[in-house]
Amino acid sequence: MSFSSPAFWAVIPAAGVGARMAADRPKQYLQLGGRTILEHSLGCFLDHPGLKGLVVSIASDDPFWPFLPSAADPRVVRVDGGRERADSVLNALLHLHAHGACDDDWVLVHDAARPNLSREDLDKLLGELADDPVGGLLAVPARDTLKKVDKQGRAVATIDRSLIWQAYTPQMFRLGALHRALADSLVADANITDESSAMEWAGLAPRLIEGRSDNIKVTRPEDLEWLRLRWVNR
Ligand SMILES: Nc1ccn([C@@H]2O[C@H](COP(=O)(O)OP(=O)(O)OP(=O)(O)O)[C@@H](O)[C@H]2O)c(=O)n1
Ligand SMILES: C[C@](O)(CO)[C@H](O)COP(=O)(O)O
Repeated sequence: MSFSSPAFWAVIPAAGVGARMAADRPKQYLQLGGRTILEHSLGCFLDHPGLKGLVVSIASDDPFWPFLPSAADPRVVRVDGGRERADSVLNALLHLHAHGACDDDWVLVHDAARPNLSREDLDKLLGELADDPVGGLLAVPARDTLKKVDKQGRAVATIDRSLIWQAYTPQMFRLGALHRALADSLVADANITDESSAMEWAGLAPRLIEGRSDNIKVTRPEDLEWLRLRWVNR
């Protein structure tokens, strides 16, 4: 199958503290196969010929970023992160708008903590959404039986999983529409955990593109243990 691939900007929110990982540094700076998680997450974009530029949101007091090889890449710009992930993404979009990017440009937002994005999935997302009026995201259908529980943690129902998917990144939208949706939904104090939820809040219906389930977000220590085992066996 061949896809036409549009040019795009990449935004990498990397200003989280990794509280659930509970490591000695933010999880994006932990090692995986001789490089930091963040370098892996940036790499898939920096290797792509369609990349116009990459904005990475970094906490203002972050001492690690300047020592990463990608910090010296002329295509990479650092902006300050914000309080929540959505604020960090918004800062990056503000930068793009202020530096000549157009409303119609595609922006791909990808978690710093997702180091296992494949080129195949990136091209699939770009190709399948190139002509989409809204945009969309990589996602995977729910694999296991899903339970609704009561406050005591006891199962009270089994949920129909046929319409349940897990949202992954990258998430791909037009710069102008995403900027408006994120800014307005934050002002309205909506619960925005990804770019798609901001677009949904704005009344739009992003398309889900099925990706590989191993494009996991490193959230807890066992996620990194699992990825390290995979890296050893590559
Ligand atoms: N204020 C924030 C919070 C999160 N992120 C980024 O958003 C991505 C996904 O967030 P998550 O897994 O929740 O990361 P953390 O916030 O670091 O983790 P935790 O919630 O466990 O503290 C990460 O790449 C993280 O660096 C960000 O840029 N700015
Ligand atoms: C954006 C995201 O990775 C989609 O799954 C996720 O929502 C961000 O992390 P969090 O754990 O929800 O804070």
